[in-house]
Amino acid sequence: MTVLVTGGAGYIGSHTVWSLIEAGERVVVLDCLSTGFEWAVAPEAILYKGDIADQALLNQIFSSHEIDTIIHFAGSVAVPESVANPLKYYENNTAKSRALIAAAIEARIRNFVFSSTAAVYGTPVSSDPVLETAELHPESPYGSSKLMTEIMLRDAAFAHPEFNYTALRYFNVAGSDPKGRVGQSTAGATHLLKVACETALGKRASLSVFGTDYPTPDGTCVRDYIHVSDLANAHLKAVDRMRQGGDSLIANCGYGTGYSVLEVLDCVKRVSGTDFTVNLAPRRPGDAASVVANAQKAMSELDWIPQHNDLEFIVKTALSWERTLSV
Ligand SMILES: O=c1ccn([C@@H]2O[C@H](COP(=O)(O)OP(=O)(O)O[C@H]3O[C@H](CO)[C@H](O)[C@H](O)[C@H]3O)[C@@H](O)[C@H]2O)c(=O)[nH]1
Repeated sequence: MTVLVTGGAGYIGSHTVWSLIEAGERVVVLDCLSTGFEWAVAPEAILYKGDIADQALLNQIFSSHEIDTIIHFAGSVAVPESVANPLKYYENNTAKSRALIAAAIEARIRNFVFSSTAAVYGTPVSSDPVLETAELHPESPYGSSKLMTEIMLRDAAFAHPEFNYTALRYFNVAGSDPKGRVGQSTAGATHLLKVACETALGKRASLSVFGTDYPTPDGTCVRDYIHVSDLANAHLKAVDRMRQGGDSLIANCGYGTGYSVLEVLDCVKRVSGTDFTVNLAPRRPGDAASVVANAQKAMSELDWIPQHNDLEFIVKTALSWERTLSV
């Protein structure tokens, strides 16, 4: 059996491909390389360059390989960009996912793992860790485009009982492969940990903290940072579970531990041994005060045991990858 990984040349996808290969899986990657990198794909995987909605290409892949599972990462991921260009997100994350799901069902592929996001919750009603049963109020086209795909998967799995899906709702993914093979490489990233590592290494002059008046212990936003290798492993667990007959599932992927922006910056300064300039800035539109996962379901249903629930380790791996990048 072979796993098809869409977006397998991207940040989380490339880590997952390496994990699948290490677990002895046969892997085919489909990636248009618009934001991913060919070098990031493990050499043991077979790479098809192309679009996830290209029916002829999908038919070629399905007839050339015995695909039983699709892990679907391909999509657009920047929240501010989704606000400026929503139709790009509904095209890349919703319409193209619909085409891929339809092709998978047509080809009788049974297992589908979908890359969803904590952005489907919007601002949680309390600062308690968020359960999967919480109300869904995405506050950006990015979150809405992912939620619409979750809904399509739910309805398609109901209509086609032989088709199962697992939607993993990622919290704040960070860090890089501890073996140094891949990491977060996209230029112009806006995510806190990547920006902080770039600043610590002198690639940026300073960093802004967006908002210091939130109702949190130090006034800055609290997030649940999860190491990308643990997240990759959750996908392998989801594949195992579905192959053993597990039914459709939606699960949060985080550690249930929140860190404020200032705590993250302190950690980056300590680990890097630099004291970079931090500007206190107004709030960034759309940021919730606190978003932390209740990930009990992933642990119990997927038998997922995180290995790197340690902010310092996340920062160390992110910094060591950042040092390998020229810009
Ligand atoms: O230069 C920066 C960058 C970020 N932040 C702050 O750091 C926190 C984390 O911001 P990120 O941009 O790193 O991440 P988000 O929490 O906004 O978003 C992440 O989590 C979301 C779900 O909550 C989605 O999954 C989304 O794709 C993912 O990027 C926020 O309070 C943000 O305001 C700063 O203060 N300065």
